[in-house]
This record gives sequence, C-alpha cells and structure tokens, in this order.
Amino acid sequence: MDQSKEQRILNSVSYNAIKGDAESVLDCIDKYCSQKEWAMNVGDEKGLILDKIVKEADPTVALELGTYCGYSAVRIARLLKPSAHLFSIEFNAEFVPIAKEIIEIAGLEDKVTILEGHAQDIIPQLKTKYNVDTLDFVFLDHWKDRYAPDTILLEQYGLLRKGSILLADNIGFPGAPDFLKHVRNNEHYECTHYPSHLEYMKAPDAMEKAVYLG
Ligand SMILES: O=C(CSCCNC(=O)c1cc(-c2ccc(F)cc2)cc(O)c1O)c1ccc(O)c(O)c1
Ligand SMILES: [Mg+2]
Repeated sequence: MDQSKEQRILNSVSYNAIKGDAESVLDCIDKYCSQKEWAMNVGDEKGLILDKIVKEADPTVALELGTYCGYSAVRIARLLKPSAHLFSIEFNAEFVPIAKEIIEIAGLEDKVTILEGHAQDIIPQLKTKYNVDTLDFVFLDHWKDRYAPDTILLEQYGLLRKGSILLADNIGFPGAPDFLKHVRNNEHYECTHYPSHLEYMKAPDAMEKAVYLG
C-alpha cells in the first residue's frame, strides 16, 4: 500500500535529521513541507511566535491539543526546563506512532507524553489519571470548532490557574471564531493577537494568546 504523506515526512526526518538534535528535526520537516509536500505543522514563521510564548510561560506542565506529526511537540519540548513535561492529545491513530518516532529522533521522548483520543474525553481525566494539578501553558491546534468547547472544559475541570497561558493556532485560517468570541471581551482572559501567515504559504493566518486571569 502507498505510504501516507505523514509517513513520507517521517522517512525524511529519519534519513536527514541528526539524532537527538531537535533543531535539525524542525529544519528537516520545514524543508520537506515547504519544498515537497505541504502539511499542517505550525511551521517556521508561526513557530517563532510559539517559541516566544513558551519562553514567556516557562511552563512546568504544558498541554497540546492536536499532535499531528509532532512538529509543535518538538518545538515546545525543546524549550522546557528539566522538570517540565508536555502532554499532547491526538485522536488520529495513524498520526500517533509517526509523532512518537519524530519526537524520539529529536531526543525528547522523556519530555512528551502523547495521549491518544479526543480532547473532550481526555481533558476530564488529566487530574485523576495523569496526575495534573493545573496547566501552565496550552497550545490549541486541533479541530478549530473544538477550541472553544475544550477551553470551557479546561475551565470547568479546574485545569487553569491565574496566569495560565493559552495559545491558539489558525485564528486567521481556517479560523476559530467561537474561540475568539469566548476569550475576547471576557473578564477572565487577557488576549493578544499575533498576525502571521499560514504555514509554508503566503496566505494570512494568525495566532491568539489568551492569559487566564482566574
Ligand atoms: O488533530 C486533530 C484534528 S486534525 C488537525 C487539526 N488541524 C487542522 O485542521 C489544520 C488545518 C490547516 C489547514 C487545512 C487546509 C487548508 F487549506 C489550510 C490550512 C492548517 C492548520 O495549521 C491546522 O492545524 C484533533 C481532532 C480532535 C481532537 O480531539 C484532537 O485531540 C485532535
Ligand atoms: Mg494549525
């Protein structure tokens, strides 16, 4: 059977990246997806915004919604302090083993736990099953119409604390209007908008940072 695009991305990383070197894994994926096959990684341009916010948050416990091939998990985990950990939720069973291998090639397998399933099913288990107290940083990059309901779940399950930082991808395209409606003009959030471009394209996109105020 023909290989999937995600398998071809893994092949490229496995062949071209330097084992244990997260930067070389990111560069390899960005090169492949800008020159060979487009894929929905956050990419190099929006990746710099992600880096900035992760450094600002300096999280001990981070959550990512939407692992895909693990590009943003590598991007986040490479910046985490020794005691910190990233949980990444992915529902597509085909993507999970590919992301695991890419994270392992980056040498970050001890920093990242991939949880397979739907965010709405896993978020309610984070405290009880995964021993999470509260989340310091959340990167939203899964189905765009799930950003708002899953943010509300995070609130309802007491997973956000004063200062928790949410960063959402694709606010420009495909767009997440319900999420913006929830966090903007909401006394519990302080929002910042970061205009950018769709990964590997000239089309406009944006990210939104929403700091939970308690
Ligand atoms: O991961 C998923 C669903 S697929 C990935 C979502 N991401 C996108 O759809 C996505 C799409 C585009 C894009 C697509 C077509 C275009 F023409 C242009 C742009 C760009 C992005 O940056 C994206 O992130 C998940 C679902 C449920 C869960 O509960 C869970 O935990 C995870
Ligand atoms: Mg995205």
